[in-house]
Amino acid sequence: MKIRGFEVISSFADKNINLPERSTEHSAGYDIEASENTVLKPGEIKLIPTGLKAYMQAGEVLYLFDRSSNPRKKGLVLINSVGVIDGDYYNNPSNEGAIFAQMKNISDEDVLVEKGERVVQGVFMPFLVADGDNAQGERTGGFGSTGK
Ligand SMILES: O=c1ccn([C@H]2C[C@H](O)[C@@H](COP(=O)(O)OP(=O)(O)OP(=O)(O)O)O2)c(=O)[nH]1
Ligand SMILES: [Mg+2]
Repeated sequence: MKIRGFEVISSFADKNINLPERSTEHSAGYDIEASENTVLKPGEIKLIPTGLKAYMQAGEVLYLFDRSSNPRKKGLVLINSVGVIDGDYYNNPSNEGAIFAQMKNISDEDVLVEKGERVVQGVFMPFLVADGDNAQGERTGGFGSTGK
């Protein structure tokens, strides 16, 4: 039975994508790798593909957090602070639920992110809804897809 987890996006099926793992017994975060080489110029913001999608239960969310080593070791930050991966993003009709890490190069040199390099960590969590909430509708994509 599937409860929550990661799968490889179909367009990356033959690209040797590693499913995320926690690096120690009590780590909260699943380390997520870049799925292709990406170069960021100084100051540049890019969506780094992971080749992954994530499924989860209703009432759950996957948060993408930066790795604490990124700013000083790589000159990179997760520029949207925390990525919110909604449960209904999975298998959405526009991009299958492809997860991206939105990174900014804060150094004054080009930064190469290599395929297989761990860029962010994903933490599954439950979330709460407010009284009177009757949200409906289905997600069709990400990155501004709701038009709001
Ligand atoms: O770092 C991120 C943040 C978001 N997403 C995907 C998954 C998420 O479910 C979707 C929408 O994210 P969010 O709601 O944060 O963005 P938005 O600008 O509000 O876009 P939308 O109108 O599509 O909700 O984009 C990522 O892949 N990486
Ligand atoms: Mg949104």
